Amino acid sequence: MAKPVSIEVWNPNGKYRVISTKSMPGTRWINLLIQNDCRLEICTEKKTILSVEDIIALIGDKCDGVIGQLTEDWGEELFSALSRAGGKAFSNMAVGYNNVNVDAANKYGVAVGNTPGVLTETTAELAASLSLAAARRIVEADEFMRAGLYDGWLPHLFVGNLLKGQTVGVIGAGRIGSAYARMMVEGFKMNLIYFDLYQSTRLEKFVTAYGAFLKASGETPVTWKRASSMDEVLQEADIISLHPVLDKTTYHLVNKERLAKMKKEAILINCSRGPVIDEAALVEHLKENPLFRVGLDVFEDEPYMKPGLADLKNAIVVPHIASASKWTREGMATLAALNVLGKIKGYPVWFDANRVEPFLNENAQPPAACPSIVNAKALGLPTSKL
Ligand SMILES: NC(=O)c1ccc[n+]([C@@H]2O[C@H](COP(=O)([O-])OP(=O)(O)OC[C@H]3O[C@@H](n4cnc5c(N)ncnc54)[C@H](O)[C@@H]3O)[C@@H](O)[C@H]2O)c1
Ligand SMILES: O=C(O)[C@H](O)CO
Repeated sequence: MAKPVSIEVWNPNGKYRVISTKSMPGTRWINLLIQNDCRLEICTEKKTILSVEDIIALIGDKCDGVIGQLTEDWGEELFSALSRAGGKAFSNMAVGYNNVNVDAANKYGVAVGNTPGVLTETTAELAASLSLAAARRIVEADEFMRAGLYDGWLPHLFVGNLLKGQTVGVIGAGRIGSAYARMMVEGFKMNLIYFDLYQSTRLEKFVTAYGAFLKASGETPVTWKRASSMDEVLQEADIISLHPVLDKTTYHLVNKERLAKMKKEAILINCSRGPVIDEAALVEHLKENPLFRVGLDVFEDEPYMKPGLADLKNAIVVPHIASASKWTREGMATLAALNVLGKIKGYPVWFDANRVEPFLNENAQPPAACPSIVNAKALGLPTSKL
């Protein structure tokens, strides 16, 4: 028997029982659920990562839907427990859903929601921040100041890389990768090389137009190239930022051999998922190449880092905070709650998961739809015509 898990209850007499495995930012998501006849139970357990047993205890005998987190293992056990409790809806409070076994969800007829779009710019901004911090050695310099080591300006002190005119490489030019590419091209006049399974026509058009604008202003135009292989990006780029989904094809996409193909002074940024990089190989590469730098928001065995990483001055490490702006986190909570609520209410699935703005307008009622259900097709769910 799993031990009981502590909860906070909202609207105790609500008809539908919805669980949130964590407290989430903002109050709009709570209000939307309780105004729609949900009894909301928010888990208040102190431990950060809930086990499968904890979540089974939360689900109990009757549960209509669950809002969960990327740290949880949503597989056969949880979807069967949710289904036994009468549940038909789960949403990750995240765009990435590599923690979810979608086949298992399909088997039990549970809709799986995610939160695209609302975190695109926020996440890209953190990737850009890490890029700058690594290029200009900001963390090392900050530590140096705080240690009282600064005794006057010196020509060689913390010399880094100028971004202007260099090449930024993007692996996975989807929503976030494209937003990051635009920031680096427009903000720092970098040239772009990208690799994705699909062509990013909008991104190419943007760089072409910006290049023409610069040329017309008498400045050196920026350029773009769609690489035919990932290795081409690794060989040519000065900064490489990783933004693919994590799946079987992207596990250890950056390994020992591929690290060796990169420039000795290159910068590697990862705001996608930790296992996209072979982190042990990365630690060795950083040790052997002190001018190579990384900015990491995600780690292979979160919350842990591979041995040695924390000691390296050429690594900047932050704790998976890429989507952590107030507006974005509140919006993620809203989208996750509306995915679950929409399925409970029998609403259709929104016609375009890349255009979720109408759900985020605090001054209007959200559309009667689920913003983003990743297995809508597999479950044969209807699509909104709004
Ligand atoms: N660190 C964070 O806090 C944070 C925040 C948001 C998203 N993410 C991660 O970023 C990922 C991307 O989010 P998004 O909204 O941009 O998704 P997206 O689906 O718009 O973009 C992913 C892109 O990766 C491409 N891709 C897939 N396999 C590839 C491969 N083998 N090689 C090259 N490209 C490949 C896809 O074609 C797609 O264009 C999420 O799945 C999530 O894991 C992390
Ligand atoms: O996939 C995601 O959304 C992130 O990792 C957290 O924002």
